[in-house]
Amino acid sequence: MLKGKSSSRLYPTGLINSSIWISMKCRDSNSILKRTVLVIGPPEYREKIEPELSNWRCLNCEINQVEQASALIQQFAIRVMLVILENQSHQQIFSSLDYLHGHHPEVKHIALINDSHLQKAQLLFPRFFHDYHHFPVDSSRLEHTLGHAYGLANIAQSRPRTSEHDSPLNELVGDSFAMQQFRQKIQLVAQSSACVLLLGETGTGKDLAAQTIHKLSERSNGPFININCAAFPEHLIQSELFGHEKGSFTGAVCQHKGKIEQAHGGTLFLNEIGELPLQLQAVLLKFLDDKIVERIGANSSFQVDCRIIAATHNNLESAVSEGKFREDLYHRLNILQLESPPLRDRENDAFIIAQSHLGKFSGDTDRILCDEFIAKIKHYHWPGNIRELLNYIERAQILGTDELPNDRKEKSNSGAQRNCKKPSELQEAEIVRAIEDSKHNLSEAAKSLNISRTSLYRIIEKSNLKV
Ligand SMILES: Nc1ncnc2c1ncn2[C@@H]1O[C@H](COP(=O)(O)OP(=O)(O)OP(=O)(O)O)[C@@H](O)[C@H]1O
Repeated sequence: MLKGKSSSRLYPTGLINSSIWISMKCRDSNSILKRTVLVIGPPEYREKIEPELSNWRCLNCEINQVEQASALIQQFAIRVMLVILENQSHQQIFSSLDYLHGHHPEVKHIALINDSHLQKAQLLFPRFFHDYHHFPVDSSRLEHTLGHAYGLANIAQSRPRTSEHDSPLNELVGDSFAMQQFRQKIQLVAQSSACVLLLGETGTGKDLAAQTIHKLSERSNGPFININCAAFPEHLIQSELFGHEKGSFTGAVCQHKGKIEQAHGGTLFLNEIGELPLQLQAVLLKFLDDKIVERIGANSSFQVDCRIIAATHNNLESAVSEGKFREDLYHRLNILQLESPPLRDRENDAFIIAQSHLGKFSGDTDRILCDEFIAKIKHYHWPGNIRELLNYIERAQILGTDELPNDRKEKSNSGAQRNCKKPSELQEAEIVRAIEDSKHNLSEAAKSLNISRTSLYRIIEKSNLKV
């Protein structure tokens, strides 16, 4: 599944298969007046395409390193590129295009492919390509596409450059429609200071989304404080949130600043808000109304200015109707609501995320995702979402195995239900079995249950399990 590259390959900077760039020819003496297109690909294919580009000044070159392509783009003010996708590996194409796209976002890429490579190439389309054509090429259609792309690229070039590529939004990898919409909403929500309620299955990126909102907001220079409401026993959570004075209870050996206080001037992220005990819900509601904090055992109180983002994978409306969550608090938190989509609804995002994380885990970028591995990733249901995917990639790289957890290889709704249980729905026996299977490694057990480690600690404590 994960293959080492051949020693001659120039990843990560090598582009397509080639040696040092050797030729760059213009088609005729008037070519300088023509618009310019950069064609990249194996020589035999470039020769095929050249006659179709008679209205263009055609920079037909071989390129050894992607930086050289980048230099040509700058030197000749290239607006459009034709990329011939042949037998190159995904990893090679992906990393090269990612580089060029990152350095020259205005340039439009058009893919030329053989039908036999269509499926492979399709994975790359949404991210990198303005359009694609098949061999044999229909000249007039290609001419039309190039002209259109050129015009669009020119318009983009004339706009003031933004620092889009440094945006915190880029950490939320994925090009699916669902993900694009999610990012757009995050951008909108970040402009406001109102409470946000983040919903979504476990591992879909709620925590990451909360951090992104903070980074995009006017509070970004202030702290981002994260508290997992499921991680503390009931008697400690108030102190964690509001703080305490020295000697206010047994064990309070010194003054402690609560998370709310620590978030002054920034954002407080209340993760797993659905697990907050009822009594604390009332205290939190009061704080949301008056923004006043009183540490446990203190004689005075003070005002705190922080934005609240809460997240849960629980169905809070059901919790409200079951009397487990206060309705007034629900409405108070639910001013701006965002839902992070599950990975199975994100088209090719699993592949894109896997690809972008390949080198991160091993520190070795010398790896290639093969087609069977990609197919596995695409066909699996990912009940634990991105967390499960990242764990899988990490495990695959360390152990060299591509078995999916518990052999859950196919998309299946029943599988999703089985593995998407909320922490509160898990049976003690399931938890004990997971802990035993993981040889008492709680991180591993939490992974196999698709819950966070803190949720597992909380359950263990609540159920008084001996582990
Ligand atoms: N769009 C994304 N692109 C890349 N990595 C992501 C993306 N979304 C999430 N991740 C990564 O997936 C992992 C799980 O994400 P996160 O902890 O934000 O999920 P969550 O919804 O808050 O989970 P839980 O409900 O269990 O707390 C993290 O390592 C995070 O960095």
